[in-house]
Amino acid sequence: MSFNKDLAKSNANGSVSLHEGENGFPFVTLQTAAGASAKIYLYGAHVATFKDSKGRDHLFMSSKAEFKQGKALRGGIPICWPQFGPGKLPQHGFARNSTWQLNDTKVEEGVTSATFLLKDSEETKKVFPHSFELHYTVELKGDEMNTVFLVKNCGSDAFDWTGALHTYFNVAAIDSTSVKGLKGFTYVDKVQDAKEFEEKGEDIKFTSQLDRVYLKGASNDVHIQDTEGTEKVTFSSWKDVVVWNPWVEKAGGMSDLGEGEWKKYVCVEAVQVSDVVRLEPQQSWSGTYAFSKL
Ligand SMILES: O=P(O)(O)OC[C@H]1O[C@@H](O)[C@H](O)[C@@H](O)[C@@H]1O
Repeated sequence: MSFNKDLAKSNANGSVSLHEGENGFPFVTLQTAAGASAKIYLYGAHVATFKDSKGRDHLFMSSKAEFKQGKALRGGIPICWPQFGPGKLPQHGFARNSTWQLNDTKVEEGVTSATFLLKDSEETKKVFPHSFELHYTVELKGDEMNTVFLVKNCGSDAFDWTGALHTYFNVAAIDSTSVKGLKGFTYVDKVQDAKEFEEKGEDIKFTSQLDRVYLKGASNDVHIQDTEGTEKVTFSSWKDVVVWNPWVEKAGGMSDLGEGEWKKYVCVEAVQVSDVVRLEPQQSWSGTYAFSKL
């Protein structure tokens, strides 16, 4: 994989630089003059780290993440598309296991960003016979990470998709973490036979495996509070929020997660699954998802 070197930039506002990483997996580094930074692999357009100007690392990355074609990276922000969860395609679709192109970069006052592009290929057509473009922009705006995810139908037939930005947030300890902002929303509980319940509490707490799809929950800001502070997560267009931690038993079966690392993260995901998105020819859908410390 060779980068378009013209997309590397550096000026008084920050920089975008291009590197070779583990097993030759290329990655992009965004850096702001104030000291925030991010590392994003072309494989999966996978954001692996986001550090703010105070040096706080917002994202969890597994110490055993496998840099191997066909395998999703564990941690950071995997992109699930065109299918969220299990179904006709492999779990969570193919976007997280595909190599994207770096398509555009910006280093300006107030924003340093990179845009990644994935288009249909012979490979994707075997499992998803449609013409599409995915444009994914990752922006550092001060101490906030903002993402813009755009899906375009470039073909002559309509297609349907579901998807997610499956973010793994660092927490000091999962058993003293609360997720707030989802009171009153209906959720599908994947650890209770996908039965539906209404969230009654202000705080979602973790005492065992928790795997829930909060339906239309993305209409609220969600806060993740641990002993070290609060992460604020905001959404537009994305409808649903998945909250997930595997806890000890399920984590034991995940070969790409280090010993005890399940205690160090919670996934709070921007998801589109309760309503399948149908895109007619030439139609687009876009959603934003952002997070920062309060
Ligand atoms: O191991 P994967 O394929 O990355 O999936 C991780 C988890 O992703 C979550 O979004 C699902 O709700 C969980 O059920 C699933 O276990």
